[in-house]
Amino acid sequence: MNAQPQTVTADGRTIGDVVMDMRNITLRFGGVEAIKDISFDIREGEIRAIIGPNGAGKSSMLNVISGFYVPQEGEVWFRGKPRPPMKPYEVAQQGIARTFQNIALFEGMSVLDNVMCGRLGHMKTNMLTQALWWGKAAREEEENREAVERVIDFLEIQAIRKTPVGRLPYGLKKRVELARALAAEPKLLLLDEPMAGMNVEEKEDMSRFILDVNDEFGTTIALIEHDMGVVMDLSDRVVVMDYGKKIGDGTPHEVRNNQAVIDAYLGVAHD
Ligand SMILES: Nc1ncnc2c1ncn2[C@@H]1O[C@H](COP(=O)(O)OP(=O)(O)OP(=O)(O)O)[C@@H](O)[C@H]1O
Repeated sequence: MNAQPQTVTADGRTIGDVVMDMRNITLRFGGVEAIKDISFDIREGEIRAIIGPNGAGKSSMLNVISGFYVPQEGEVWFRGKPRPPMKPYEVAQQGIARTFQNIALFEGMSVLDNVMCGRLGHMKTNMLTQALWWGKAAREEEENREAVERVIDFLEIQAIRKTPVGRLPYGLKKRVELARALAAEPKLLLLDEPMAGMNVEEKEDMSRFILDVNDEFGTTIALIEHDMGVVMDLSDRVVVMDYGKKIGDGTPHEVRNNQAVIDAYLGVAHD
């Protein structure tokens, strides 16, 4: 692993070693180069944002981080080793969970059952072992229930635990999706536009929950977001993308004062 000195942030949080190292990543869809030779890292315990205007390549980058897309060039290093292409269940086994830009929940199922789905990767017993070792299966069931209840309490969604997700307003659906991802007890949590479509109050709630998750569980968080203002308050470090290129990388203060970033957001013409 790339040993780095631990950093203590202004608010007393500790940022550790590099967990994920994106090295010269290029991703193409046919003739479209969605990501052009981008390198950056994500460190243990930090909140790392990827921002940029429409079509900048943020979702593509999140999909490379999650292992869903394999880049044509470059390497993804995870915990000190180059990471080979993986199946979705292998991604989950590595402690990576994510939410989606367009909420991906089972609308007809209750909040509780949706959150329980986040535990699937932790369920080891099958019907045969349940029949043979009933005690083990019961213990596992209890552990899963406890983990789910912890998350439901933490995200303050007790009152809607039996409500079918389809009946919930948008902001709460986003919170349930976060709950399902957290139920997996991830080490690295990927959030795809967690505030998209939210009103100011919902955005404030979501920001608080993201900070609390990071604080309480030490979860490393990488998120992508359109809204520059929101992420500046949340993040330790920010990568800025525009037209598939990295145009900025640093603390919110550094990024905010970066001329290339200011130009991209103001829509200044490119050479
Ligand atoms: N599956 C795909 N097939 C072809 N082109 C794609 C695909 N996904 C993304 N692209 C293209 O890659 C570029 C980057 O898209 P991407 O969705 O990663 O950007 P983004 O920054 O997440 O945009 P937005 O903020 O609008 O969601 C765009 O030109 C887009 O049209």
